[in-house]
Amino acid sequence: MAEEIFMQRCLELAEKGMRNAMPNPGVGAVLVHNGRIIGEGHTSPYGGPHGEVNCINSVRAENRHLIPEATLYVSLEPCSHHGKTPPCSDLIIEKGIKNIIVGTTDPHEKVAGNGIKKLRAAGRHVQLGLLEKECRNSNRRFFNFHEKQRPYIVLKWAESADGFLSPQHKEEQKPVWITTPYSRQLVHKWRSEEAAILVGTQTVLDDNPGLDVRSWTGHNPVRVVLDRSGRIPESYSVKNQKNKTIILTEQANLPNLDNLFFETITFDNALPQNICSVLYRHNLLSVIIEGGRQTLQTFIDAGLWDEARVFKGTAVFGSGTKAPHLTGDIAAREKILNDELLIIRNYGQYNTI
Ligand SMILES: NC(=O)C1=CN([C@@H]2O[C@H](COP(=O)(O)OP(=O)(O)OC[C@H]3O[C@@H](n4cnc5c(N)ncnc54)[C@H](OP(=O)(O)O)[C@@H]3O)[C@@H](O)[C@H]2O)C=CC1
Ligand SMILES: Nc1c(N[C@@H]2O[C@H](COP(=O)(O)O)[C@@H](O)[C@H]2O)[nH]c(=O)[nH]c1=O
Ligand SMILES: [Zn+2]
Repeated sequence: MAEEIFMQRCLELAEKGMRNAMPNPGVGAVLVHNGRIIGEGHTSPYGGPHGEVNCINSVRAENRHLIPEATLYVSLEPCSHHGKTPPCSDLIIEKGIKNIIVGTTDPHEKVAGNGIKKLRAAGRHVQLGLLEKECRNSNRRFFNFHEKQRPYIVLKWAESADGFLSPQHKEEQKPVWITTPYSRQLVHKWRSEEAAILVGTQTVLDDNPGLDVRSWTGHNPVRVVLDRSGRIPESYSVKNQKNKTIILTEQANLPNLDNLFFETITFDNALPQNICSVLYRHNLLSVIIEGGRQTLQTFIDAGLWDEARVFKGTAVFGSGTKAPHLTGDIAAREKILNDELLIIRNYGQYNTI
């Protein structure tokens, strides 16, 4: 169906702007006149113009007179409020666009249907809900954040063929790699797509991880590290201040540094919920949790996760730190060289990943 193809194009465009737009949603828009796309755009990096504005501005001079007769397709409801930029619904009205096809409503409390109301009140025809599931899935981090008041949670680990995260004895203070460099590069791409990355104390002490994006180009996520009683020495990479880092601790009144922040939380009661509250307060839309077992299992047991990405390698350890125990629907399974990658989902409402 032609309409769906145009909304599909909006979703492709949305994807291009998604990560830089955070904590805003990534939105794609196309203007279609007589079956021909005359303009398209996606959300600019945070604080910049929204997808609809970029779409309208992209129309060539010789086509501008066609704008009022064109149909605007947009993956998320046009905004109705003054944020960092003026309301997109006002611009759509001002440009005389009569037909607007919207993928899904915006869950943000300041919009939540008001953009559509405003357009309809100005006499514009608004069709709502084209490829709705796909549009919600495209902005699943944003929807999750506003509907559940917590970040979207991706669990990730690599386990040996016999189900261990790491062997009993390690020679060096760095990870024992289970996966191939190709899988590890994919992990760096994943890191670049999320707002935050979290690991437990023992992982920091055993591996001294960088938790940054090195084998891919893109944003470094905010590092979030558990350190209940201050066991992590100053010399460790997570404290090097190269990237913004939040240390979650039970110690009180630790002074923040330029790029190193301390948040005091309770560990004994509702730890994963307490972690989510801090991430929510810091406006972090999503987090990838990369281990270790205890930390991952804590989130799994609380049911606080949205998808899991599990690599199975060919190494055999015999003993060591066991991989977490998780059950869920396997949404996808693929081979990356000799590694097997399983994607497991904990939700039904967002359609395909
Ligand atoms: N293959 C892979 O993908 C990965 C492998 N690893 C490996 O896993 C090993 C570490 O795993 P693991 O030992 O499970 O450690 P974690 O990294 O999960 O850290 C555990 C520590 O974090 C704090 N913590 C975590 N969860 C809780 C909780 N629910 N309540 C209270 N405190 C909590 C505690 O710190 P405290 O004791 O200070 O209170 C606890 O000792 C390492 O050897 C590492 O190499 C790690 C990540 C990924
Ligand atoms: N061993 C293992 C992983 N280990 C994870 O990667 C972290 C190291 O991050 P960095 O220092 O930034 O490279 C480490 O602490 C642990 O969380 N990951 C994988 O994809 N495959 C693997 O085989
Ligand atoms: Zn807008």
